[in-house]
Amino acid sequence: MTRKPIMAGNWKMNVDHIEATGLVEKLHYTLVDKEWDPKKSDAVLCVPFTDLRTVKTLIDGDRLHFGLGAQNVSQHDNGAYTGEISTAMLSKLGVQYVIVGHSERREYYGETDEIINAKAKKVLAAGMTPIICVGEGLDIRKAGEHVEYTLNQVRGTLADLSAEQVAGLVIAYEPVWAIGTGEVATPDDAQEVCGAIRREVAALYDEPTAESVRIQYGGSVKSGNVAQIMSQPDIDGALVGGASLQPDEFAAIVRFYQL
Ligand SMILES: O=C(CO)COP(=O)(O)O
Repeated sequence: MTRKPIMAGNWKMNVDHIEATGLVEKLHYTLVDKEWDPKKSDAVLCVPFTDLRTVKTLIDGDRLHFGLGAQNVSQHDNGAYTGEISTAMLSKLGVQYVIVGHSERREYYGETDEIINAKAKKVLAAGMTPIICVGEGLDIRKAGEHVEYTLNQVRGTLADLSAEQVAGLVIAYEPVWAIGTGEVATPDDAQEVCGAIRREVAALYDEPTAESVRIQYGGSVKSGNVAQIMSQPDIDGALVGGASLQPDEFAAIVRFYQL
């Protein structure tokens, strides 16, 4: 079983829709220049809601090989939820991936495993792929409880999903202490948890499901450390924050196999 690497850029709350055009075009031309082979890796752009339409138009118009992703979604279908965006709205725009449960959503907006599980179910029901984020904070890591803590999040966020659904989704392991800090987990640290996540999926479901689910590492991924991280057996991609805003950097990350 070979899992196709998936490199996702999480722009977070950066880049307006005008700036998005320039960023996507620069990224595209850099990748063309460097002879990126889209068969070798998936590149996904998880952009702010207000950029989705613009980026989709660029992807369709210029036949760019980028997947389109959102960074959050409501767990409700429609109705009186002021300020929220539904899965139906996203799928109608051609969105393929939705990040759910990013640690920033957990920390600043009170998202629990139950809420994230509900969001993941809605994303799947709408025919899109959730990128489910898990990962421990520094205190948990220092206490040596990072594996069990993260697996608990995996169990909570995957609750009631079928083997078939889990086989097709993406789990992103993002240790909170490595996000935006420049402090990247060592390849061995990242592998320890990503390997444990895959074994947990095998225990909850079966071996084929565990072999199929794609597991990303996220946290200060750059062109200079991506190759080492990707050399680990259970790491199938990266969820990239800061470096995804720099076309040269993100292009290099997408082409990690040539570095
Ligand atoms: O949170 C992240 C991606 O979702 C990681 O962010 P950085 O790559 O900026 O550390």
